[in-house]
Amino acid sequence: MLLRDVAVYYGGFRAVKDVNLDFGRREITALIGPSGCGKSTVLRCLNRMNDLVRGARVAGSITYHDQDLYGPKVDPIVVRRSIGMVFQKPNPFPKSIYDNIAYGPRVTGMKPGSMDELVEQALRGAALWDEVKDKLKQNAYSLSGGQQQRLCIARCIAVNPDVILMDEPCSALDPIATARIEDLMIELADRYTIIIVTHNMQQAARVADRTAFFTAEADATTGERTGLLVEYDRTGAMFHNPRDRRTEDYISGRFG
Ligand SMILES: Nc1ncnc2c1ncn2[C@@H]1O[C@H](COP(=O)(O)OP(=O)(O)OP(=O)(O)O)[C@@H](O)[C@H]1O
Repeated sequence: MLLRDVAVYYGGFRAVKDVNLDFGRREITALIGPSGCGKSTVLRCLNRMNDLVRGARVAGSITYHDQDLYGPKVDPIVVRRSIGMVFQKPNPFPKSIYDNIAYGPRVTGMKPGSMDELVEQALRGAALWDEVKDKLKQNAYSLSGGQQQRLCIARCIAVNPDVILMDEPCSALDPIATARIEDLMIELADRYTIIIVTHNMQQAARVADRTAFFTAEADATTGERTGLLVEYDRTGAMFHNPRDRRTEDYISGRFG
């Protein structure tokens, strides 16, 4: 997925500008930076989730499989199937564990050889099967927060996506549940492209192949704060040898 000179507006307010990124296939990319620099805004553009926000507008180009993601013939519902999203707070449906997974394949008209098998595969893929295999008919709300988040990941992979977007997926979880999700992300990157927004720099350092650092700067005349991409590199290089002073200040804790 390729972003060229992307800017995002909410009405007349430019939330983020100058975003040029080329996400690596089957890699994990972390978007980091201080609060309000536009990380979630950029993430939501990648599967046209911002279409659902009144007044939101994307300028520049986002190309996915050589196609303009915002082209007139592109159906955002189809986009969201191949570019899935996992949110900050686990948001399972108020249904059984089984039905949470089977829902997407059913509504999208997938014809799996066997739904039972598909459900098992998705739950195995999200490292949850062993914990839930004897209670598939139980309500998803009976699971712990970390299990619910893995269920949401299983629900996402059940419709066979290509890319998984994750918006601070561990921020509501304890360190043990966080570690499990991080391990899972690394496993999933064998099959999927993963883009994650995180506030946690250690998390970016642990899981991400590449990291994009954003910041927000105030316009000298209007005072309006707009996010921008400062630096994008392999995570090791970014953390050990940042090219931009603003990145260095942020990762060394001098700012943000
Ligand atoms: N729906 C919206 N309508 C109007 N402005 C918005 C909307 N969503 C975000 N913004 C604004 O866009 C800017 C970027 O917000 P965004 O949530 O993308 O930043 P972020 O880097 O993800 O922040 P955080 O780390 O706090 O989640 C902020 O100024 C925010 O107030």
